[in-house]
Amino acid sequence: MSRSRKGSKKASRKSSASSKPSANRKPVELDAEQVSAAIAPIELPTDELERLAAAMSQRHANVMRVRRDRTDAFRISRSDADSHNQADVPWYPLALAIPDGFHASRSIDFAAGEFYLQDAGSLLALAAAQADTDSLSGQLVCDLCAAPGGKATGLLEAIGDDGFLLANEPIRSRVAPLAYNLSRTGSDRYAISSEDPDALAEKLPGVFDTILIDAPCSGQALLSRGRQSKGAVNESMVATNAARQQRILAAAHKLLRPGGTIVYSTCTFAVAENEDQVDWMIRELEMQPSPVSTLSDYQSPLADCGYRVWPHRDGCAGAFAARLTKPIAADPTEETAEFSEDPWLLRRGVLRSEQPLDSDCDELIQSVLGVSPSENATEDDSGFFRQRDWITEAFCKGAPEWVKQDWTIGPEVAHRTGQTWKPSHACALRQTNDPLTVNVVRIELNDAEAATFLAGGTVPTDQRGWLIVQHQGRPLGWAKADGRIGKNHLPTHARMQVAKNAVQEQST
Ligand SMILES: C[S@@+](CC[C@H](N)C(=O)[O-])C[C@H]1O[C@@H](n2cnc3c(N)ncnc32)[C@H](O)[C@@H]1O
Repeated sequence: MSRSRKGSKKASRKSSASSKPSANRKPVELDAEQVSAAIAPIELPTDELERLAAAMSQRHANVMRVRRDRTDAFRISRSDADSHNQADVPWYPLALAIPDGFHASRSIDFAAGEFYLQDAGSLLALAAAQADTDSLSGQLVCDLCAAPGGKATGLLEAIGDDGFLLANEPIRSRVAPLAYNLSRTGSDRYAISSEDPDALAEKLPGVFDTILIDAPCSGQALLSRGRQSKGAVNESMVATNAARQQRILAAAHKLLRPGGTIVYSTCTFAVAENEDQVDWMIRELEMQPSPVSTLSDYQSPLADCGYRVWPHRDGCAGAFAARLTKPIAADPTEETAEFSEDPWLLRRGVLRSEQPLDSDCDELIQSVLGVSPSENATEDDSGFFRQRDWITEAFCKGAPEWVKQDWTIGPEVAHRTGQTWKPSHACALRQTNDPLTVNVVRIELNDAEAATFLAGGTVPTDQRGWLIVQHQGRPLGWAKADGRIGKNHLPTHARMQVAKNAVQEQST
């Protein structure tokens, strides 16, 4: 990576193209009185209320949450992480402000999944989950309200090579972007579900070590992006959301193992949706506050284990996050799914199919990936392929037994268009040492060739068949080659016009 980190100014002072409001979404403005009512009973001096009102209608620049295995390339060091105050996003040191002039969202780095672009406020929840440390490594984690994956992708990176993530999103139409974003991490240690939290809690009681509930809320922090109307501060809107949040929290409590951790977050300012929910969990669910020492600067005035970042103080849209644990001595008769106690098989190796795959799909997987999905499973093989009508998934070895149930969705490995099976984009993006794709032929592109490929163009190659196209060793997608050129198989949603400055930055 040639680009260096430029100083350590706060995110709020940086400018970038992604900070521009979209043409058709105007920020919604509130006056100080309306803001005061929205945050009551938290009281702020009048001049601060005015600054808050002004900052709430101002769009803040996104930041880059850099993929954990790429922090070296972006020159983020552990010492940055240890000295929070020096970091661009002090509550989440593994994030960087977008350097001036760098068109982050239209760079090859972005296409290669090097970073996720998000509001710095949304990193408060990841900070409360300690996703910037090794605390989640090896854990079984659930993101209960996961789409589009801004936090699920951070959790997936934080669980490492021996944890597992269930990313749940009840709204079906939001599952595809979630799946795409998860695949961009290169990890295969996840499954997706699309369940109402109550229904999920019936299926997996007492299973998870950590659960993130980034709850649907009145979204007052989204006013600055024009993604909410003034109705976001109506009492009835807040009350409706608070009631829904309690239902979700009760389900999360059932899903959590004794001793496990709940991280609750919203992007709203209303106390009824934030600190009051923390009180309710302590009172009604007997949860215990679990303060996060690195977040003490952001302590809520109303909850010991609750934290707030504010638009006028912290240069972001604003957010709330809290961390609580479920006591180990909870009701001993409480139901716990029996498979939660199974030892995990955490080995990696060749995957096998439990049921024979469609013969064309089987052939594709054998010829492109060089593995034989339909051979009999051996004792050591816990990872497996599964075929649905149109897609074949490949779950990682060591995935919990319950991923085999039909309500889960696994990392996609191949899909059918008409009668023809093709390798899936998600499969190309797997880490280059992933046993599933380690045998695939790869071709390396220079900056200009990569930009052409990302825009949907062909690639020069004397190879034949399915190839993974790479830039600086990072997979970008599939091409199918005939010995002269490789035809582009990037899905439409993964195509982009690389900005000129982003290419030039790479080559300097
Ligand atoms: C604030 S967004 C989550 C954003 C996501 N965590 C991220 O960082 O990208 C809340 C999500 O909850 C989902 N949702 C809506 N109703 C829900 C419910 N009853 N239970 C769980 N999730 C729900 C929404 O569809 C939405 O995707």
